[in-house]
Amino acid sequence: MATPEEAYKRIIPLDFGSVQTVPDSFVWPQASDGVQSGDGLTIPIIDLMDPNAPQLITEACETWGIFRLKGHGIATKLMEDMESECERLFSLPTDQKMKALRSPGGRMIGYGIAPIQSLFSTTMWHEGFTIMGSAIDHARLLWPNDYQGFCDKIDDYQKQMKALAEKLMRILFKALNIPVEEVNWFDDPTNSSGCSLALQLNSYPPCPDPTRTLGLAPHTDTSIVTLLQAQTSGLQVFKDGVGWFAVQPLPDALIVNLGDFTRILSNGRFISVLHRVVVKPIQRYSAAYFFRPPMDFAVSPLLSKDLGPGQVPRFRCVTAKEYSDLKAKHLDEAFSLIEN
Ligand SMILES: C=C1C[C@]23C[C@@]1(O)CC[C@H]2[C@@]12CCC[C@@](C)(C(=O)O1)[C@H]2[C@@H]3C(=O)O
Ligand SMILES: O=C(O)CCC(=O)C(=O)O
Ligand SMILES: [Fe+2]
Repeated sequence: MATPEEAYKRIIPLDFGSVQTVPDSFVWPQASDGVQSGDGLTIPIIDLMDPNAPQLITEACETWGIFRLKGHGIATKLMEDMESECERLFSLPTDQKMKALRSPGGRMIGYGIAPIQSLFSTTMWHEGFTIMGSAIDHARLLWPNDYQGFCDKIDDYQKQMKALAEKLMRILFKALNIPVEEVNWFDDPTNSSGCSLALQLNSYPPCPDPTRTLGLAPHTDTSIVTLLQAQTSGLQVFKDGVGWFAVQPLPDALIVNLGDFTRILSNGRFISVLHRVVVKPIQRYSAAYFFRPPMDFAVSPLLSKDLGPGQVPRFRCVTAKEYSDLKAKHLDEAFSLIEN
């Protein structure tokens, strides 16, 4: 059992600027597992302005659980600003970033290692900054005299991402025969128990030996849908029968992946895609917006008015909180614990 000091140390990212080699505690033997070039296979590219977009999105959700989205309406300038803010934040000196460190045992907000790190004994080549709602409290600690610009951009970004996520959710719910009117948090998926929407800024520092370590270990997201902005490659998804498969980012496109709540709501029809991040000799940033229901929302395949002929619910009903707690303890096993 780790002492409180040891537990606390484990939430502090490595001072990556000071290392010349990959320390043993960062070595993931699976990091260099073959990545398929995928003869003829490619992650779908969908234009939201295309009249067939709902149909194409539905197919992508059934076959991949991930797609690249163009025509999403998020301004290029806002996406560029977000990349610059990531750079501004993560290039701060380590002791400055440490002022905004996530508090151990507290809410999962602020600077620190990936929350899933606690489930792995090997460390990930990653540092992150998690925002739920306003970033002001942590931004003030990072830039005491100059935090407003960061907060304004974060607010604008979250507002636009939320609107886009709601648009996508309407498409998914329609495909699943879930009446949106019955989901009373639809226009405001926050509740008194706190905000459940989250923006995660990820930094994968330049790595001296990229084949030996991983930026993020394989995981699925605890979301309905995650909207990801990344300018450079590094994200890989696992496809049954194929293996690890690289997702190439496209200029101006967002990467949309489904999370576990959509797998439950769709009774397993839509894929909650397993993904991981490999690192490079160059710096990489990404911003992931997690669209999640409020924690007291009951997630169940039975929200659908039509499961399909002969279909029975594969998962029991769970609140978003109950599932998130299971996931935080059991990661991939969480599904088997709610299977009927
Ligand atoms: C909203 C959330 C999803 C997340 C846990 C969190 O509370 C905040 C960070 C998110 C993140 C980002 C990196 C990968 C991930 C698995 C993790 O460790 O933290 C996801 C979490 C998730 O989807 O479960
Ligand atoms: O950085 C990436 O490409 C993916 C990040 C991710 O999977 C996450 O934040 O959950
Ligand atoms: Fe993820």
